[in-house]
Amino acid sequence: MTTTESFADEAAASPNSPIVLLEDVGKSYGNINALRGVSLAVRQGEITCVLGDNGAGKSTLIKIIAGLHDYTSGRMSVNGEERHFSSPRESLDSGIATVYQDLALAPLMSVWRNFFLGNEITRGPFRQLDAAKMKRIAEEELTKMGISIPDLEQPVGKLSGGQRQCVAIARAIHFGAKVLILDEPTAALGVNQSGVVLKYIVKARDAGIGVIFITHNPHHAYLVGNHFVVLKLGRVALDTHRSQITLEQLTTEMAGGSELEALSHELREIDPGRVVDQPQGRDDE
Ligand SMILES: Nc1ncnc2c1ncn2[C@@H]1O[C@H](COP(=O)(O)OP(=O)(O)OP(=O)(O)O)[C@@H](O)[C@H]1O
Repeated sequence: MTTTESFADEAAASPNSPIVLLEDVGKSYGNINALRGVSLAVRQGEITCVLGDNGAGKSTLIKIIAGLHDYTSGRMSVNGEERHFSSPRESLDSGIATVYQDLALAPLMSVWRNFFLGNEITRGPFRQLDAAKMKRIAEEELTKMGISIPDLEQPVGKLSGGQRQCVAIARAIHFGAKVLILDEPTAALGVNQSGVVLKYIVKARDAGIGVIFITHNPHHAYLVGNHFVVLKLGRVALDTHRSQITLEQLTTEMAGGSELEALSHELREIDPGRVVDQPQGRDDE
């Protein structure tokens, strides 16, 4: 993709037109260019995985879409309309929900209270909390997603990290998210819990949501993703669909790809006796 026009034309030509479209977006913090010329199309019913190493610009990208930062060049549109969000509320009101790794849940409050945090149901002229209704709806919604939490009265802080992510995903779906941004949802989890969260990411996709899955982990991305975007030093290094890439290629791309090869070559020149592509731990034998 070379020009903004061709990216937008191609995005619009697809039968499933993008709900969020970034064209040639840049973001600078003073003289640091955190993002340069980033184009990205997020479609409903697809999982778009954004991968990249530390400092690649992933957080900056989600902060722009989530309304925490404005971009400094290019164009972002939501449902075809150009947008510059000035607050997270504006992003949310446009149907974009963001679930951060350090979830904005109140750990001492019950699961059902957290489910409705900021969207409480009230009744009567004095707007009393309708606890029974909220509990019932929270239970129904979690069950619909296949999330089993036996006691919704327990503090959310007592749930496992995976369960907390799932509650946050179910909450976003219930409150009508059309786009769900997940910021490294599996980064702090073990294999089993990651599997549970990945399953709900697929359920969100199957509910018609456009999911943006931010991750360092190409294995997690490949298990669920339809579309892969790799950021490197603030630029898009790769933008491809699942049918066009294998897990091995994605892993190599994430591991540094050509940079690793160049490094391996340099190391050979410094230390010709060392076979750098031997498995670790074998070279001292
Ligand atoms: N508020 C800020 N002020 C100045 N520079 C920033 C700011 N936020 C990010 N940066 C810089 O922008 C670049 C991209 O950072 P960003 O946090 O978006 O990357 P990332 O891919 O999310 O990395 P990580 O996985 O480590 O969070 C980095 O060079 C970072 O130092």
